[in-house]
Amino acid sequence: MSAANTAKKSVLVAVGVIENAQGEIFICQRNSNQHQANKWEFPGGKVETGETVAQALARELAEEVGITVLACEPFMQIEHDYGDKHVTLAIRKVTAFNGEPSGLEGQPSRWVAIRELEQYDFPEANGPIVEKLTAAPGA
Ligand SMILES: Nc1nc2c([nH]c(=O)n2[C@@H]2O[C@H](COP(=O)(O)OP(=O)(O)OP(=O)(O)O)[C@@H](O)[C@H]2O)c(=O)[nH]1
Ligand SMILES: [Mg+2]
Repeated sequence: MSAANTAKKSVLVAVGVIENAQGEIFICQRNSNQHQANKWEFPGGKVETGETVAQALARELAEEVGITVLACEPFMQIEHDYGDKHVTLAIRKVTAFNGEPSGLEGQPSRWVAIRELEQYDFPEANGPIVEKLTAAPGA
């Protein structure tokens, strides 16, 4: 294979920053046999063939935390190379939803005040997300 073809394929991931009326953010803990095991994350998952990011986000948040997304807005996009895996995180702020999120796959989960997010161990790629949330007015 030529050098030009050796670039790793990036996995596109739809990620939801779910915010409640108190300005808290909903986070989940990854399980011990997943990539980035035991780290805390913003719920979401891989975009499947034929899906838009918004469709993937709605499906993943229904499956993983049991909410119906009513409104979301672009938040940021992050490219990160873990060495074993290259990911593109397409992050949306979920501003309106139906239901109360919980860890439907048995994963620990909780609402956290923005200023407390820094106390959690997130995957390396998530650094800029936590920084942007923390820097926003009202955080
Ligand atoms: N959901 C989510 N994934 C993240 C975050 N940060 C981050 O680096 N990732 C990476 O994105 C990749 C895909 O996410 P995922 O494992 O949730 O995908 P999925 O729900 O489709 O899972 P599956 O493979 O168990 O079916 C993983 O390699 C994960 O480590 C994050 O905040 N949330
Ligand atoms: Mg997932």
